[in-house]
Amino acid sequence: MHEPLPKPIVWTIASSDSGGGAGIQADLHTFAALGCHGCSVIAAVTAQNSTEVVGYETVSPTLFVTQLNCLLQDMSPKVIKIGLIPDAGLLEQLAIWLMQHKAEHEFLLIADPVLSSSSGYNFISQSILSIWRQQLLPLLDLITPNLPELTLLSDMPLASSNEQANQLLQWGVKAVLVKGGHSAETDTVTDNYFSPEQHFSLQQPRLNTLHNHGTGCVLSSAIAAAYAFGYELADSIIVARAYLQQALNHSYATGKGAGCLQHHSWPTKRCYFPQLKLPQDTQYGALSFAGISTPIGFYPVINSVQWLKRLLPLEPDVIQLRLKQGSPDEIELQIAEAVLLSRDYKLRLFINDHWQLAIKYGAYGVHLGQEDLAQADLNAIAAAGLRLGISTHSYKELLRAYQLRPSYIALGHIFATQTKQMPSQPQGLTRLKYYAALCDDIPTVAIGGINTQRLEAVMQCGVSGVAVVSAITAQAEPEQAFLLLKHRVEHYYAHPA
Ligand SMILES: Cc1ncc(COP(=O)(O)OP(=O)(O)O)c(N)n1
Ligand SMILES: Cc1nc(C(=O)O)sc1CCOP(=O)(O)O
Repeated sequence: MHEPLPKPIVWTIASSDSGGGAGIQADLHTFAALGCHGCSVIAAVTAQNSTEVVGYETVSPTLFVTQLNCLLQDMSPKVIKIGLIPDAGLLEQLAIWLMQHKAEHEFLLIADPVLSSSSGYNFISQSILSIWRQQLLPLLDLITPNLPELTLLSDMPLASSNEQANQLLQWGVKAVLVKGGHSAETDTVTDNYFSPEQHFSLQQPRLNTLHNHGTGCVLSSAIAAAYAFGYELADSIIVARAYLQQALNHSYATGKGAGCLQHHSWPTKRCYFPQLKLPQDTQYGALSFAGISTPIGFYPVINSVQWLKRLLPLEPDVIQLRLKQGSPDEIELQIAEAVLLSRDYKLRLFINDHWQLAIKYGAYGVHLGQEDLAQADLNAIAAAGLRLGISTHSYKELLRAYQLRPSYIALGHIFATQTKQMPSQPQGLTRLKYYAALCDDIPTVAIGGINTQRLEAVMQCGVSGVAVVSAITAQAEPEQAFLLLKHRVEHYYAHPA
């Protein structure tokens, strides 16, 4: 018997919902559904059903801190989610406890500031609000208020939600996700993320269901769970938004009032994922890039025309020329020559980065990274009939690329690579599978650390192409390596496992 993989530990510090749809119960459901081990620190027990909160009682301060200390001794969390703490004394005690332990234990701290129930029960007082503002916000990595909670917390009733979120940032929270469920938008819901480094919005169709009890709890818990698996915060929010949409789509009645969400597992269907809106992408209208004639399959990436000349006799079908050295004149000469050669050999040649030269000489396509997208004229590439490939390394980059409808999307880096210094972590095969599933109508190419041993496992993740550099160019016998890889890829796609 093999040891099961350890589950990341996530805590919820919140209150019990006797109706089972929100609070601690919803948090633990969410952690479990997403593959984490959930621990709970209960602040209060509420008596509620699907129509009303009838009352609540808080636990004693001693029992509250005993829960925290006992868990910390043995089950240190990767992430803590804070929910309803309807008592100023407990909230202050929590702030002090977090201040004492956060630095040493390095957990991420997310709070869903439940200030009233969706059925209208009020849990706040002026002292609770002051503790949130002065003691908790400076400790938090993320807060996820809805619009009424944001107005209350910011104490700026007449300001815009952007200004209100900025006020929270000034009080010390590292990031704010403003949930748009209470906005006047009728067909969509838009959540807005603010941090000093970035702003983005996530938009989804509004699901008009009465059975939406516990949505805030589920969203923040899902963010915590995804983060515990090593996703960046922006990606954790995207996964959580998809998890929530999936759960809302299958929500069900429990009593006479608002019913509960149906917890599923990790979201993989594109229909549950939000539209990503980035300030820098607003200039693009509907883009339409030429498609890839036959699946990409085996995709060598090389760094000179010399390599191209060496590989051409082996009849490559697709190649990328990725020139990183040389003066502008040298680069132009190489691209001009490479495009001419590609025509002679009926090779589909992609040019990395140098999109103007790719257009000028009529290459088959262009490959761009995320940073290149800001400088490139995507309309010109599309108008010239060139194919476009875009690099991605996360859910956020993937959503961005997907919305531009390129000819293919590259998913990297899958394994550690010596070829390029990467700012991101290797994505691994599980993520590759998730990402490939989201791109069911755009071809995908995996890249990064792929070699003959890893090839089959990569293709099994559902990509339609495999890009390699060192598996050819760093081999003692590059031609043999090329032929073996090409044969294996062609064989796999002809007879998929
Ligand atoms: C197929 C494929 N995928 C990813 C990359 C990386 O492109 P980019 O992000 O533009 O980085 P550089 O190649 O410029 O370092 C690629 N070239 N090809
Ligand atoms: C050029 C490049 N781009 C990557 C990305 O993830 O965007 S990984 C990578 C290098 C791939 O080289 P090798 O096959 O030798 O690991």
